[in-house]
Amino acid sequence: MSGLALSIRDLHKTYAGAEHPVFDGFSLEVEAGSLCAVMGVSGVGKTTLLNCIAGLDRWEGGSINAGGQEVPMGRPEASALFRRAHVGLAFQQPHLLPEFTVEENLLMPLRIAGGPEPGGHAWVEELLETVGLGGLGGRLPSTLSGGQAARAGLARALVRRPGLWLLDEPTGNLDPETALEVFEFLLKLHRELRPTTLLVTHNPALAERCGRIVRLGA
Ligand SMILES: Nc1ncnc2c1ncn2[C@@H]1O[C@H](COP(=O)(O)OP(=O)(O)OP(=O)(O)O)[C@@H](O)[C@H]1O
Repeated sequence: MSGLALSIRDLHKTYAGAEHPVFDGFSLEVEAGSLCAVMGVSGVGKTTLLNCIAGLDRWEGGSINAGGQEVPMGRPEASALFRRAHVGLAFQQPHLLPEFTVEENLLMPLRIAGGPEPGGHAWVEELLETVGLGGLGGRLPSTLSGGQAARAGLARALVRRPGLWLLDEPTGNLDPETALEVFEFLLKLHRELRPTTLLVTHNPALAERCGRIVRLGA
């Protein structure tokens, strides 16, 4: 896997019925394979930015380009294909499927894409080892701690080796000690796989340890 360079040019985005735009000519260049913290006060547009990059939301003007490809906008099928090929998403809640084991949860994106590739099981095992969940693949999500579930969610977002890793406060609902522990695994995954990463966080200490901090609304 190699990270995709990200180029956002002159982005304009206003939600229907809103008085003010969320983005009014926002531009950002992100180097391939880098790790950027995205910070800013509540409501400034951090989640909206990730949603636009992932092709999950629409915008009125400007362009978003990942690895030389325009992110499709307003075309659900093209957006879904783009996400499947290039994007790994993780959120504050890991949203693991409760009736499937941890290993099955990680295999799911491969299955959706047409069945585990040769070596898929070994790759999932390797990812689980990387995030400190070696040997726990057979467990159900309900038996994991919050930190373990967060780590599984991060690993699942990388199982298809995406070039973009978009993380929306993945440690946001954890106590500070567990958040730090999960963040260390996040750094390890990033070091090993180098996806271009945007990490939304309200935690300045974690942000300082990223290669770069992008401050929205500043
Ligand atoms: N679907 C929507 N429809 C209308 N307005 C929206 C929608 N989603 C977000 N907004 C508004 O757009 C602005 C940006 O929201 P966004 O969720 O991107 O902010 P954020 O920086 O991620 O906030 P937080 O730190 O609280 O998660 C806010 O004013 C929000 O109320």
